[in-house]
Amino acid sequence: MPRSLITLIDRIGAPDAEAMAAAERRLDQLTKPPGSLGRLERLAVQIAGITGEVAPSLDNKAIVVMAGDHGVCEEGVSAFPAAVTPQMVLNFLAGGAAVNVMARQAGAEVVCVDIGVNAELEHPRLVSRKVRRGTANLAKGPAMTLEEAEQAVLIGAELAAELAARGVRLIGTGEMGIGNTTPSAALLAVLGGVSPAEAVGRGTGVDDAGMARKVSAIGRGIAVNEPDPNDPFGTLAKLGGLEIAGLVGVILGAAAQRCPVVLDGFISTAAALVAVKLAPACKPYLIASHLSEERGHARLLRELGLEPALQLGMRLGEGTGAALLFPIIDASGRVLREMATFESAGVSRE
Ligand SMILES: Cc1cc2ncn([C@H]3O[C@H](COP(=O)(O)O)[C@@H](O)[C@H]3O)c2cc1C
Ligand SMILES: O=C(O)c1cccnc1
Repeated sequence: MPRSLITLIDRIGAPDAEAMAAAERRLDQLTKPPGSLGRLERLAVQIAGITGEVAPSLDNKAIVVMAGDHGVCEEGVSAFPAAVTPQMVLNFLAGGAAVNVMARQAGAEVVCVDIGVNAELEHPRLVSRKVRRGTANLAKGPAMTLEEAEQAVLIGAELAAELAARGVRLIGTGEMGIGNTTPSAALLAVLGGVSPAEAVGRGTGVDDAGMARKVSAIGRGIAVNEPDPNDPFGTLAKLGGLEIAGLVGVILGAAAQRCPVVLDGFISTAAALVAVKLAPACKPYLIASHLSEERGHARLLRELGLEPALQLGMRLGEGTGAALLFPIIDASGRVLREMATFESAGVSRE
């Protein structure tokens, strides 16, 4: 692993056990049967541990949408043309994509990053951090060089630090990249020890022949690249994507800033698998928003030991599931801050 990543990972601290215990004590004094707010209570305790504050208000929120293209698209692995990636970036910047709608409802900003789109894009709100114009075809050789993968991870980590520096306290992961369910499945196959046939799903809606092309591309990619499951960084470079590497950086960088990270669907969770393999210490900072319909997602979450909060039959990505969980996370903080205690409300416990 590059030295720059070791430095980054070394900055990730352990959750604050005292703040967690204080949040638990407070929850048990509130006017409700103990534990009756279920997952909300566990979220509140987790966020106390992450931030070191018993009931922080996380008003300033962002969804980071990392965008990149994929050489593996030439294998016919997506139901849509690669041209959709830059077109959707413009849609994010115009505020018209699904993630924009959900982020507006949640009071979150959408930060759109060109980390590897195969087009020249310019826009005042676009964060332009292009490492290269799309990855190479992973079925034929490494998707990226080790240097490019390192650069992409560091871009994500720096962005998380920049967001934290301007007061953002909750970060959701999002992505756009036609073809990116294939590298995500490849990462699951190698790092999760799953066969390519079990790791792939329909993505944007490929038919059975498209699924077979995904399995074949991943199989050839593993044969030609010979990724080492014990080398998550090398595997990321060989089989990943620029936006996936960028999200690995966002996750590690947010954890280093004691900022909770809300994961979206299949692609975001594949990035989380790489991040946790690189730095097990980032795991307590992760919140799984939803269970995607994409087939490998349940397997990825199980591998990470994460329980998704929502199950809405969604399979879109972009950060939509993460944005939908934001209001629920807000509710968990409000419970701690605003609910009366048995004592203050004069409600008896026995
Ligand atoms: C219009 C449109 C908007 C999207 N927003 C997210 N994705 C999602 O679909 C892509 C992954 O699926 P596959 O691997 O099958 O290409 C990614 O861009 C993902 O973010 C979209 C896909 C399309 C077509
Ligand atoms: O779960 C996801 O993130 C997903 C699933 C299908 C297509 N794009 C994204």
